[in-house]
Amino acid sequence: MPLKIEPLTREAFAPFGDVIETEGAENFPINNGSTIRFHDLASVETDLNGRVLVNIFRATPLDYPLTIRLVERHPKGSQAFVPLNNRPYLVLVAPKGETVRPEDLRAFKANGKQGVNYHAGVWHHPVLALNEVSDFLVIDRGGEGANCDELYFEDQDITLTL
Ligand SMILES: NC(=O)N[C@@H](O)C(=O)O
Ligand code: NI
Repeated sequence: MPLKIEPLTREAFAPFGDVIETEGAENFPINNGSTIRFHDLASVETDLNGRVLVNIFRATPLDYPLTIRLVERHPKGSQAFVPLNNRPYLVLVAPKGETVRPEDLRAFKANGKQGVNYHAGVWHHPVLALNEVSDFLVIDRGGEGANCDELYFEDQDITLTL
């Protein structure tokens, strides 16, 4: 089953989390007018036993057409990816829940100026860089306890084609 790749927009991504971009964001001048603050772009979530981590992921592109074998979720916290090289990348998500059907999957192409923030429990494929090794600032939850559930698609022909 080939997945349709949609352009990433705040509205289309709303069931899965936040799009971190200046386009359409609330903003106001600060620092005596020398800076514009694009305000409150994403909801960073963590449980009481966790803390927020700031990381950099250096992602190597996978080979396409890509067969999708799994999605994962982080039940204890959100996870945000912000591209640092201004390069496009892919995002594959499915709604919260205990199961994921292939028809539940949504694929998006993010431009290099858009980050995403998966809300806690939202299923997603591990980061999908395109074309070149790409760095992402990643904000997620650290702390005690397992925080990465994986769900495998057995014998399902789910593919991402560029
Ligand atoms: N495992 C890990 O930290 N990375 C994944 O969560 C991911 O979404 O890429
Ligand atoms: Ni993740």
